[in-house]
Amino acid sequence: MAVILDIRDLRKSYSDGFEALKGVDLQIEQGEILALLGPNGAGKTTLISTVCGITQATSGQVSVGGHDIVTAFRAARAMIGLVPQEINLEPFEKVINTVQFSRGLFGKPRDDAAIERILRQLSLWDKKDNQIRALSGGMKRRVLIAKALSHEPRLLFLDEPTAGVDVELRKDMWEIVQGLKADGVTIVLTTHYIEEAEAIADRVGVIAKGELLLVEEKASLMARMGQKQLDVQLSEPLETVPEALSKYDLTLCDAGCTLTYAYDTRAERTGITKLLQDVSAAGLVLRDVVTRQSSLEDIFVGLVHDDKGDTA
Ligand SMILES: Nc1ncnc2c1ncn2[C@@H]1O[C@H](COP(=O)(O)OP(=O)(O)OP(=O)(O)O)[C@@H](O)[C@H]1O
Repeated sequence: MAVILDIRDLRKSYSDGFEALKGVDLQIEQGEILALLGPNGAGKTTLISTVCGITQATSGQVSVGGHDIVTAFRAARAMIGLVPQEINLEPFEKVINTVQFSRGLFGKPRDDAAIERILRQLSLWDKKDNQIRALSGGMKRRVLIAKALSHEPRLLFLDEPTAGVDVELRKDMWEIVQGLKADGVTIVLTTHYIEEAEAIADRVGVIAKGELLLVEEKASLMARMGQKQLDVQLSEPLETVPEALSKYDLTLCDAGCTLTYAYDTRAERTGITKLLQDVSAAGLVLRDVVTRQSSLEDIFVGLVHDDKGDTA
């Protein structure tokens, strides 16, 4: 697959000296959906704004479809659609005019068939003559997407497309994104919602404090999510893991009162039964046994937390 977005050592310092991007490298292949996760202020919007030419990079290279975003700005920008976080529509304008106008901004000739196709794809065709102010919040978000698609870009950025929207609308949005992917559009979306990344992304990137901490296939992250943890809570605290249990990868925590055991839920044998038998045979008395599923959220929180620890 061809790389559609190539970001090399991208750095951005704002005029007050704040370093919002600290050398980001990222390659995105045509037709994939990448979800960029990160806490507030991580640099997600700065990254998107820089690629879209709204913000100027301090250093580094970015190309879109082989076009450098500085030396071939027009060609690069024409390939990009941007759905911003904020709803910034003209309330008295009709839906169809809003979308047609956006296409014109990119110097593309009028194409009624293309606009109709986009509006139909977003279930906006029967609302085409409505004024924006008469639309629901969900419909307004669809208009933002229609605007971003009006010049038929190949790479679409969605900056927190479902922030503050209800569950039903979020699911609609996910379907729209999948439909766009089926049409061959490459999608980068930023989100705070980990379940959103789980639901629709092919790859997941985690950004914190201007650094891309991880970019990984969702499937392999899911494999990590297969980890479960068994906490064996003991009646009496231990100082060390007993020799008889040394063959298990156990960690003693909670001031010696809990033995934790990580296992793969999809493995044929989890080893739990044997472990509990051996715990009992070692003369340990159980107070309780608790299992916990590690999730993408745990991975995310762990990564972001580690990062804070490193830089504090
Ligand atoms: N114009 C600016 N001048 C100075 N600092 C800025 C400017 N714009 C953004 N920042 C800072 O850069 C950092 C990254 O901001 P950015 O908006 O890219 O984060 P984000 O990951 O999109 O956050 P959120 O999830 O809250 O939207 C933040 O600390 C922010 O305060």
